[in-house]
Amino acid sequence: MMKKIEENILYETITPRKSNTHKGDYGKILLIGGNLNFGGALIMSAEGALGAGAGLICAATHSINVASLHARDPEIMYVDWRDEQNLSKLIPQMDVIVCGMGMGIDAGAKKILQLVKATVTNNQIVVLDASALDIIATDTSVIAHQAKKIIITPHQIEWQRLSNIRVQYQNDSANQTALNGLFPQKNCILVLKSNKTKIYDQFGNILENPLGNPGMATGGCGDTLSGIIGGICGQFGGELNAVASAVYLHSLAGDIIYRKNYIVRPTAISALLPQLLKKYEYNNNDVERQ
Ligand SMILES: NC(=O)C1=CN([C@@H]2O[C@H](COP(=O)(O)OP(=O)(O)OC[C@H]3O[C@@H](n4cnc5c(N)ncnc54)[C@H](OP(=O)(O)O)[C@@H]3O)[C@@H](O)[C@H]2O)[C@@H](O)CC1
Ligand SMILES: Nc1ncnc2c1ncn2[C@@H]1O[C@H](COP(=O)(O)OP(=O)(O)O)[C@@H](O)[C@H]1O
Ligand SMILES: [Mg+2]
Repeated sequence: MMKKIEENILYETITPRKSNTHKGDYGKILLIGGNLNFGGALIMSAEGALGAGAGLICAATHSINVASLHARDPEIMYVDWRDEQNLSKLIPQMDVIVCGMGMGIDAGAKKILQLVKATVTNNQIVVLDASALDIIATDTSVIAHQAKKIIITPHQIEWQRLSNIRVQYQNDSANQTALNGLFPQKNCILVLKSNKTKIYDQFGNILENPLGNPGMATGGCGDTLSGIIGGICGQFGGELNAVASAVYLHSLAGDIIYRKNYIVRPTAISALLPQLLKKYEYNNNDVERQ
C-alpha cells in the first residue's frame, strides 16, 4: 500500500528527552567512509547524525580526514579505518553502523564491508549508502544479513546497479521483487532516493516523501541523509516510521532553507535539525505540550 508521509509522523516519532538519561541512551553510531578523495562525504554524514541527535558518534575513516573532521565537529570520535583490530572491537558495541559515504570501491573498502559482516550482531542496525551499495552490487556475499535491520539508501543509479532495474523501469512491483531477492531475511528497508523519494519495507508498505526541492541537488545531500537516518534510528529504532521520519525531516529542513536560498548546502540541513526536532518533540494532542 502506497501512502504519502505526513507531518504528523514527526510528532509521533520524536519524543521529549527524559531527565534520567545519558548519551548512551540516544544511540551509539559508527560511520564508516571517507577515503582520500571523498572525506567530505563522511563529514557531512557525521554532521547529519550529530544534528539528528545521536548520543555518541564515531567515524572510521582514512586518517587524512581526522583534522578536518575535528576542526568542524569535535563531538565526533575517530578511528583509523585500517585498524582492523580496533574496528572489530568497536563494531559490536554500536547501535547503528552507517557505511559507504565516500568510502570508494577498492579492495580496502571491500575488506571493511567483510569486517562489518564478520562482526555485526543481530541487535544492530546497518545503514548502507553510496560506495557500500556499489560494492554489494558486484558481490552480494558481503551483505551482513544477520543484522536486526538493514537500511539501504541508493539513488536511482545505485539502485540500478544493485537491482539491475534500469531507472525507467523502477516501478513499485519491480523494486519490491528485487528487494526480496537481495534480502531473503525480510529485514531490509529500501530508501530509493529521487526528487520523490520512496521508502519500501518487505511487507508491502510503501511511503512517498512529498517534500524536497531541486536546491537539494547538491553533492552531499544524500551523505547527510544517511547520517540523519543513523541518528534518528539510534534514538527511535529502525522501524519504517523512524526511517520515514528521517527522510521527511531532511527534506523539510531543505525546503525551509530553499524558501530564501537558491541552493541548499547539505551542512545547512544538518545545522537546522536541532530546532526542528525541538518543534516536534511534544505530540500534537499532548495537553502537556509546551
Ligand atoms: N563531497 C564528497 O566527498 C562527496 C562524495 N560523494 C561520494 O562519491 C562516491 C560516488 O557517488 P556518486 O553518487 O557521486 O556517483 P555515482 O554513484 O556514480 O552516481 C552519480 C552518477 O549517476 C547519475 N545520476 C542519474 N540520475 C541520478 C540520480 N537520480 N541521483 C544521483 N545520480 C544520478 C549521474 O549522472 P550524470 O548526470 O553525472 O551523468 C552521475 O553520473 C560515493 O562514495 C559518494 O558517497 C558524493 O556523495 C558527492 C559528495
Ligand atoms: N530535485 C530534487 N528534489 C528533491 N530532492 C532531491 C532533489 N535532488 C536531490 N534530492 C535529494 O538529495 C539527496 C541526494 O542523494 P545522493 O544522490 O546520494 O547525493 P550525494 O551522494 O551527493 O550525497 C537525496 O535525498 C535526494 O532525495
Ligand atoms: Mg549518495
